[in-house]
Parts: sequence; C-alpha cells; structure tokens
Amino acid sequence: MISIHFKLLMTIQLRVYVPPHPLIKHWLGVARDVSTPSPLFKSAMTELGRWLTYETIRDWLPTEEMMIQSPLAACPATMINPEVPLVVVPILRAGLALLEGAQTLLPLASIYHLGLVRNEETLEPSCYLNKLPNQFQPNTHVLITDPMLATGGSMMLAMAELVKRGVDPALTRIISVVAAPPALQKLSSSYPSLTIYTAMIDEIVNDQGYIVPGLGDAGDRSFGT
Ligand SMILES: O=P(O)(O)OC[C@H]1O[C@H](OP(=O)(O)OP(=O)(O)O)[C@H](O)[C@@H]1O
Ligand SMILES: O=c1cc[nH]c(=O)[nH]1
Ligand SMILES: [Mg+2]
Repeated sequence: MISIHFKLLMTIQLRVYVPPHPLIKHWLGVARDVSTPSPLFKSAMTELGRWLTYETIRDWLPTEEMMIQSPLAACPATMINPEVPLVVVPILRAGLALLEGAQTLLPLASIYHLGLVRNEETLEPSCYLNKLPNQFQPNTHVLITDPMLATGGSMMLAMAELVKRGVDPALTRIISVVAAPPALQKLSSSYPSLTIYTAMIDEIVNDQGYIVPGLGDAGDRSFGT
C-alpha cells in the first residue's frame, strides 16, 4: 500500500492511500482512455467505486464480537455492528457513478445526496442540492464519493457542510479516482484527521481546473452529456 502523509502537526496527518490493486489499476486505465465510450466509462467508475470502497472500509467498518450457534457448536463471530450509523455522501453528479459500486458493499448505509457544481470560469463550487440532515448522530461513519479532487474547492465545501452538522472528520473517508496536490493540500490544512483512498495522484491541474492527465470531465463522461 502506498501511503502519503501530509504533515500538519507532529501527530495529526492527512492520510492518502493509493491501493496497489490490479482491478483498480485496470479500471483507471479504462476510465482514462479517451476512446472509452460513456457506458463503459460509467462501468469503470462503478468498479472503481466498488474496489476503492472495499479497500477503504477494512479498518473503518465498525464490528462487534458475539457468540453464535453453528449447527454443531457455539463459536465466536465478528459481525458488522448495526448500532453505528453508516452514511454515504455522493457528490453529484460524478460521485453517483462511484456510489453504485460503494452501495453493493454498504447496503445498509444511508445515502445523503449533495449536488455541487463548479463555475467554469472562476472554478468556485456552488450547491444546488443538499439532502443532508440538520444534525448527524455522534459516531456516524461517513464515506464521501467524488472521482475528482482537483482544486479541492468542491470537497472543501462538502466537508464544511458535513462538519457543521456534527460529522467528525476522523470518522470520514473519501474515495476519489484521481486526486491532485492543490486539493490534498487544502484538505490537509483544514481536516488533518481525514483519510482519502484514491486510484491515482496526478500532479497537474491546468488553468481550466482540469487534472492532467486525469480523465476529463468525469460527470459528462459518466452521463454522456
Ligand atoms: O476539486 P474541484 O476543482 O472543486 O473539482 C472537482 C469537482 O469537479 C467535478 O464536478 P463538476 O463541477 O464538474 O460537476 P459534475 O460532477 O456535475 O460534472 C468533480 O466531480 C468534482 O466534484
Ligand atoms: O479534471 C477534472 C477536474 C474537475 N472535474 C472533473 O470532472 N475533471
Ligand atoms: Mg463536471
């Protein structure tokens, strides 16, 4: 596992993981390819959502120990703890494609949609749909899905909306497909206890706000617009 730690304080660091999984690499290649048609791009996003979620929840999904009865004997079992609230927040539109894969692994999670769009000139994000509850329960575990972390403006807005409703960044994880340094620096400064899983880190964000090589406009390519 490649892990990159962005230092802020001596003890608290943003953790960014790039899991070395062959299926993640494969579907990233499919998504990057300009000749990939929209339906296949959407499938690639779904698969990336599935495998990035699989990696993300290893040490995040709350479990409890209990005794169960097999047909032959009593034995200990480790089960998912249903008492701990699990939430997925897809950032529309592009985060919806990752959500489909994530949901197959987290069927009981509540889904709260957040619709954000960047102004193409200023790159400032604005919110056009907010289905978040007024207040999250303490101990809520939150998974945010958004394939692109470019300037970081959209994810900073999403985090601000979540934190003001009681979400703990230390219990929050982000899955993205391509992450770029400007976004990672901003998130590191404001939310050092966050954890991010991404298929790749690309170094460049161009003057139009696109990650290079990136994968283009993930929303347009997911939905054929
Ligand atoms: O880090 P940033 O510079 O804020 O860019 C990242 C955002 O840009 C894209 O959304 P977009 O505004 O294109 O909306 P869409 O998903 O509907 O296409 C992407 O899905 C992220 O949400
Ligand atoms: O490269 C990028 C950057 C932001 N949003 C996208 O969809 N692609
Ligand atoms: Mg877009």
